[in-house]
Amino acid sequence: MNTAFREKLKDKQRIVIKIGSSSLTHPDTGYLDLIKLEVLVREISDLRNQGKDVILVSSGAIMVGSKTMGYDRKPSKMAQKQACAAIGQAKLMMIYQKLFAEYNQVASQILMTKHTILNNLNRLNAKNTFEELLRMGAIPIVNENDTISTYEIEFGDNDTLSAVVSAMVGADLLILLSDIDGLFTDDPHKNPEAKFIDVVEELDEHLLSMGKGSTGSNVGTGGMATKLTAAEIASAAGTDMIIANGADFHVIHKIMQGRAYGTLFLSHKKNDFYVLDFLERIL
Ligand SMILES: Nc1ncnc2c1ncn2[C@@H]1O[C@H](COP(=O)(O)OP(=O)(O)O)[C@@H](O)[C@H]1O
Ligand SMILES: N[C@@H](CCC(=O)OP(=O)(O)O)C(=O)O
Repeated sequence: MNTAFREKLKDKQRIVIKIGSSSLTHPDTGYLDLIKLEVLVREISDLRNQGKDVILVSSGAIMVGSKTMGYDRKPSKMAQKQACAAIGQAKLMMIYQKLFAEYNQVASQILMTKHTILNNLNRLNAKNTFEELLRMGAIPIVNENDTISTYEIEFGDNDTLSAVVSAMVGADLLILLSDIDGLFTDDPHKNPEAKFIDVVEELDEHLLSMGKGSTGSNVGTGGMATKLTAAEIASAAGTDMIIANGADFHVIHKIMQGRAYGTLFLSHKKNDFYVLDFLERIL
């Protein structure tokens, strides 16, 4: 293991943290895990207290709304999903506002669609809003605007969205917290021989193919494929990325201390035109 790469994580100043639905809810019931949420909010508040900028990309709107309305799982019909997202997003934000207020932090909400990125004026407005919120010391909490997102304008997964946000705000670190320790040579749930990968110095075709076709768990959306797309975007934008296990959110300060948690993807910054062109091709 190369400890020098990890040491550099201590100096990261602008951090985007993405939490999947599976990391926010109890696996057996699907209801919110409030004790975990408290730890998440404490960890982020402590990063703020260290003077770092933090943006949280939180999934969970559809899951929380579905449970609120008594569904066992996420509904499959678009209108039902969107209605559940409307209910769940408001509920999620209410809980985040309450928990962050306990640590004297201000939580704010930004909901995005593909248009936010692909339309020049929308992109500029969103970037200015992020910058102003961070300057004010608020914590932007981001999700896809699921209630209005139709197929043409939806990201569909928050892994890609979190990388897009990282590129937009010039984050120097993106942390994706998932239901797995990081990237393996194959899906460990299907292949017990799969080996854990500590650091990815270069994203090559072989690596990108490792997560291809992966669609994630019942609760999650994207699987490893969307996390590798996120790694491509983040790398080009100059954002190092970590995929780590969100089973225990204390992992956040352990990562920031440079300890060996998760898979670290090192960035190779390209110019802004390259990033925008890449996004236009994949979004
Ligand atoms: N090469 C791989 N390495 C690690 N996990 C993989 C790989 N390929 C597929 N997966 C699957 O991706 C899942 C994580 O994605 P997902 O269910 O979308 O989680 P989340 O909701 O936390 O983002 C893992 O539980 C694992 O089964
Ligand atoms: N925007 C959706 C989540 C989409 C998503 O990427 O979910 P996940 O795979 O759990 O991170 C929601 O809030 O329910």
